[in-house]
Amino acid sequence: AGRPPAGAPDWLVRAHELRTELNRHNHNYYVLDQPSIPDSEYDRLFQELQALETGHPELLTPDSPTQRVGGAPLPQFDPVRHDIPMLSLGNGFTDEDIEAFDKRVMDGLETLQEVRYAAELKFDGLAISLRYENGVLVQAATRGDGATGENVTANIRTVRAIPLRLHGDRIPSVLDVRGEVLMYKQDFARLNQRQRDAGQKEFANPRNAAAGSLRQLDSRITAQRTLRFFAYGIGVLEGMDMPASHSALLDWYQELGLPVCKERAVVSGAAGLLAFFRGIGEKREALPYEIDGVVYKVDRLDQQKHLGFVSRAPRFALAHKFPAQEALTAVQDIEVQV
Ligand SMILES: CC(C)(C)c1nc(N2CCN(c3ncccn3)CC2)c2cc(C(N)=O)c(N)nc2n1
Repeated sequence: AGRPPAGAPDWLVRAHELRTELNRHNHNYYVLDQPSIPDSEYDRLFQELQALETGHPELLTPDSPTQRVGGAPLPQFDPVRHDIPMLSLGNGFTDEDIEAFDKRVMDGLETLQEVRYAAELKFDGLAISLRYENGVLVQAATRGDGATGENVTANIRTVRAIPLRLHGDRIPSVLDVRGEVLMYKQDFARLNQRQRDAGQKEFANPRNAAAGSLRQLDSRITAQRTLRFFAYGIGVLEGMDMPASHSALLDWYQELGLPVCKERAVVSGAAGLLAFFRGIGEKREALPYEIDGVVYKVDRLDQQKHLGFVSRAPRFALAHKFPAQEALTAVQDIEVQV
């Protein structure tokens, strides 16, 4: 991947080695949650690569980890049309809603057999689309109204959980990855502490903090916010066949080095959906990020196609939301103005 030709000068070889090693450490730390190097060592390698690139600007490749520090502020965000629209999701709240969803799906498929669903978390962040060409990240856009979003490529490059180049040998010519950018609860608490210390406005919740960080025109500010990403959908795919199911798609995404949440399962029928929902409900408080429910998707893609969409929302998918938590208004100890 971007390997220097035989007989290349040794600084070119060294730059490639550094890029590959730094991207691997990024992947281990931000995608696998398994740091493979002390931060001080990572910084040393990073600075060596930065020095090489400063001396040889032609070395600056789009997948270089030095591209993650953010550049000069943009005047505005350009619009990006999604070649394949980013849809919306129907909601369900009660067990009956879920049973009705399963029944509609079985009727739509004209089957008496239990349907297999891919069940996953509903992250409370913001939806984006990442375009990779020959495995290199070339563009990132927010969902916007589903048809047109904002070009946030410069900001997305600073998100260390998002690979600048895909791994492995099953890389398509064009791939649109859909997923959610979010902020972990701990990183949110640290950010608000920094905001308070700097006498700046705090964010109301991790979702607003993620959205605010991604809608920054100055990507150097975005680079200081620890944003995460989980992939959960696909738009354009060229140069390869679409995987046969949603669960196979996510397995393939993991091979490519994209972050996929491990809290997912393939379950059967309404009973399987409800069991998954209850299981996640018990884990919810302990999760490192906020979720506002789970999402069910008919797993087989041929069955998804057969079911199609109704007014932009797929018939094959449903979000099952948790009851809204009454606003936990912590009683702030009122500062006595002396
Ligand atoms: C690919 C499909 C359409 C089935 C789909 N669409 C989603 N969303 C659509 C509505 N979205 C939306 N956003 C803003 C305004 C209206 N709708 C936000 C993304 C999904 C969101 C999540 C999540 N949050 O974790 C998820 N695990 N899977 C999704 N899958």
